[in-house]
Amino acid sequence: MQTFSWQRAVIKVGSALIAPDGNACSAQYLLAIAGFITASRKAGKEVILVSSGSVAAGRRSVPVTHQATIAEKQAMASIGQMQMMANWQRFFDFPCAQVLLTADDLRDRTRYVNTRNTLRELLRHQALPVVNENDTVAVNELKVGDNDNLAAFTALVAQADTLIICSDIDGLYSADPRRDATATLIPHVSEITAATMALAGGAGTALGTGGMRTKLEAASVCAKSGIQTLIVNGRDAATFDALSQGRIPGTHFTPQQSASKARALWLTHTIKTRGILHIDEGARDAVVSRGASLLPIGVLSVSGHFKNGDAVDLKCNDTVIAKGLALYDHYELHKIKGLRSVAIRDVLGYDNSDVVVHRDDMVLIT
Ligand SMILES: Nc1ncnc2c1ncn2[C@@H]1O[C@H](COP(=O)(O)OP(=O)(O)O)[C@@H](O)[C@H]1O
Ligand SMILES: N[C@@H](CCC(=O)OP(=O)(O)O)C(=O)O
Repeated sequence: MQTFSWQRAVIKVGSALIAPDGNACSAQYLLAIAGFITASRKAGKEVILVSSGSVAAGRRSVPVTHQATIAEKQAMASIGQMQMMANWQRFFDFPCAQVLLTADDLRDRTRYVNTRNTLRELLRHQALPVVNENDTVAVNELKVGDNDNLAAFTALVAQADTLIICSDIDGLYSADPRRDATATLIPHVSEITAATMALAGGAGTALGTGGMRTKLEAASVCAKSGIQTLIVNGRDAATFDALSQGRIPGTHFTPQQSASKARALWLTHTIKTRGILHIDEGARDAVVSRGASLLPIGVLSVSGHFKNGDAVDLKCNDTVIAKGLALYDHYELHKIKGLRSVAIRDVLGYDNSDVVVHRDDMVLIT
């Protein structure tokens, strides 16, 4: 069996595991998954859960004999989401935090940054973020549409290094094993090509949304961003014993480049800077030599008009030393420059963050 290592993972759990009888929440498969999450956190790793199952869980309370309408499904999701969250919470003695996202939260820069900050803060407070699509408000054009792709986007927003998709099947097979008895498990995929996509069939049960196709789409999004993906069988408790020991019991998709390299390339080449933070020499040394985030106290002056989440240059003595994403807009920065972080709240009335540019969102210009 192949081995792997990770530090921050998004774990996606599909409806087939949450509601295996197609109706209401069950603990049957979640116990082993929850045990793995708890053990991983104890080992100092960080976990974000993406959980499906709200529609399946709410189905009993909105009985229909016909194919459910969108409004009926939204009512099921609304009722089922509470049950799904409660179902998870009973396995943990730390708080589960509900995070409901729509496609717009990931497309819109400000909402993307806010989502990322919230996830970061939840992890910092040892909560377990439990993400689902906000089915109640998201009609088709606002939807990511399936939780495999939602999990991939969550991994990007959260800057995870690993996506683990727990399904009702051992991994990617050479064909849908429900239709082809000769199909064999593919343990490793180094590149997702059109030929790989062609192996994927639709969902295995009426509850599943995208089948293997959306799982491959998710793995492809992650691979391009330097995130490894695993597809594993969440019905088999042995899966989580193997994962705890750093072994891969299903299919492993290798990232095309390291996450930090992918992010550095994205920051360096894709994002246009909208302003400049002129910083003092102490801040420059902290950023360059100590790998620190930029604090407001090191900011001397601010130029340009930019929003929270826009890229800015960090300049010291007329030399650009780094580029990064600002956690405050230019207007806020004019007010908090030169201040200690504890004073941000007094001046602005709130604080998004103790730092002005987080280390994870910064690339040094050498
Ligand atoms: N090439 C393939 N390899 C493995 N499973 C496949 C493949 N093509 C289609 N599938 C189907 O995908 C299903 C898993 O997806 P889905 O039903 O959407 O589950 P989930 O709720 O976990 O997202 C499997 O049960 C299987 O029937
Ligand atoms: N947001 C929906 C899940 C959609 C979905 O992708 O389901 P699945 O294919 O089981 O992961 C719900 O909570 O029911």
